[in-house]
Amino acid sequence: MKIVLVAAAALIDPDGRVLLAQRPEGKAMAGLWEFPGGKIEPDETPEAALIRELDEELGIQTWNSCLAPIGFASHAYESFHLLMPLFACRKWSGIVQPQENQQLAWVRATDLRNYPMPEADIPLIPTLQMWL
Ligand SMILES: Nc1nc2c([nH]c(=O)n2[C@@H]2O[C@H](COP(=O)(O)OP(=O)(O)OP(=O)(O)O)[C@@H](O)[C@H]2O)c(=O)[nH]1
Repeated sequence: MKIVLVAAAALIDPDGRVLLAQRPEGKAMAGLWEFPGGKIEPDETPEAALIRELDEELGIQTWNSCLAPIGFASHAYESFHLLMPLFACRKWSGIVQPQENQQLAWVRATDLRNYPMPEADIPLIPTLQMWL
């Protein structure tokens, strides 16, 4: 089974809310809410991939020192196996704005279950709730 490496961020604001992004129509798992991030290119570290994706998707800049690993997803989808480290990030520069027309939501720990997420993400929720 092909292993796909994806780096994801739990951006946490001063009120303890986490940013979720809705997958757009036309993509696999459209409509589900996920952590911003994306595939790690062969020549990238997970942190570098995430810093690049956060700039591309949200228009913000952050740094290695602001990314704290809090857990990972290891999940068998039908056509690939996802391995996804999740980093908490509380410090960035710029203002979060969707760069790809995606819907964004700042979500409180207690409201997370109201946002349907990809299967791989479900086991990460209790870990994340401890960080919020
Ligand atoms: N960014 C992100 N991806 C996730 C999460 N959970 C999860 O299963 N994934 C899966 O990990 C992969 C992320 O890759 P991606 O965002 O770069 O790719 P994509 O599906 O948008 O397609 P692309 O190949 O057109 O870039 C997708 O298969 C996505 O469904 C999550 O919380 N955040």
